[in-house]
Amino acid sequence: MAGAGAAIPSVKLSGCEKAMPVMGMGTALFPPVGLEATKAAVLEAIKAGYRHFDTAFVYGTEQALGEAVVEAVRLSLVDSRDDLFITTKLWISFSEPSQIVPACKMSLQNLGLEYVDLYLIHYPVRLTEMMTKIPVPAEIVKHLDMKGAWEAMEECKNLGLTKAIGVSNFSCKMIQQLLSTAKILPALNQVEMNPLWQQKKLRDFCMEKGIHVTAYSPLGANNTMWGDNRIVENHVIADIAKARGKTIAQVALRWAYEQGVSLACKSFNKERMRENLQIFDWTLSDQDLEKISQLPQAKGMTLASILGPHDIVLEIDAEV
Ligand SMILES: NC(=O)C1=CN([C@@H]2O[C@H](COP(=O)(O)OP(=O)(O)OC[C@H]3O[C@@H](n4cnc5c(N)ncnc54)[C@H](OP(=O)(O)O)[C@@H]3O)[C@@H](O)[C@H]2O)C=CC1
Ligand SMILES: O=C[C@H](O)[C@@H](O)[C@@H](O)[C@H](O)C(=O)O
Repeated sequence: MAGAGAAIPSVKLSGCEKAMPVMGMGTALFPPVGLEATKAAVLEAIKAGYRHFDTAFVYGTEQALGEAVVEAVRLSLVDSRDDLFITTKLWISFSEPSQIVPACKMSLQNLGLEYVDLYLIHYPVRLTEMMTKIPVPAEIVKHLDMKGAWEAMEECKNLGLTKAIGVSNFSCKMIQQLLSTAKILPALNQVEMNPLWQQKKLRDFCMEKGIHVTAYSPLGANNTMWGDNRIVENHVIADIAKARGKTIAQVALRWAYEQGVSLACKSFNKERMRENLQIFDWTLSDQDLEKISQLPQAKGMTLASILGPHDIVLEIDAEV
């Protein structure tokens, strides 16, 4: 018997047969909570109805996610691995073109899977070495060879290592550059997006090109090392939530969903992961949307906060 999944809508991505559930469970957390706790959280999420999981080589959660998938099949929470949509990402220390197919295979090995549903270039930048400390030395930060990197991503898809390929943290200009040589259209661009960083320009651009957008940190990465509590303590969103009988998180997530994007939202808490799925059977009013559209905008996460304020990094951060 397959698990009783909540009614989560799905979206069709360019070049991808399997539909992607619009709500994905994120698995980025620092400090890490360990293999067993991550596995338990993923299993709990599957029980709650999540069928889309977002990981990355750099998160260190690929193995736990893969083991949870095996366990979910064993427990008949899902019929097979094919019932799940799994995304992972190419880390920037492996983004030199010749490293990309091996990096994808390494992620598959970590996951214990034959294929992922979606493989993303994590950031539009390259490091010549592994990242052993934050910030990294300036001399290891290089521009991404966009043409070569995308050809290698296309090779990952052609080899059947991934069903679809896409990008993350790409600006309009970077996508334009990628499209000038791409044979396969990126299925999506995963970017920071929430009521305080709405990404209107990028969303319009991607939509025009047929590239789906996934919103990461839709709650502003509340209570993480890379985010803050600006969303969960926002008075405008709190007032809307109160009037609607919803939580602040639900209003923020519903807002993103109503903009036509999918979401990667992380909660390893049993109640909150369920709360975050209760956003599909009600709507925000035009007045709510108008109030949210007026909120002051500020990007939460910068690449400089991870890699350091190097020229190439600041150039990337300045683009939207
Ligand atoms: N491509 C990229 O560069 C990036 C991708 N991502 C992906 O997106 C996912 C989500 O983004 P993330 O940055 O984690 O941030 P989110 O905006 O999803 O916030 C996660 C934080 O909010 C808390 N939280 C979750 N639900 C609620 C709720 N209902 N009320 C109050 N607090 C809540 C979580 O804690 P708790 O677990 O205790 O509930 C956690 O601390 C990541 O896990 C990752 O998979 C994220 C950043 C960058
Ligand atoms: O060390 C770097 C960090 O892992 C960072 O790049 C990611 O965790 C990022 O916030 C994400 O969630 O995708």
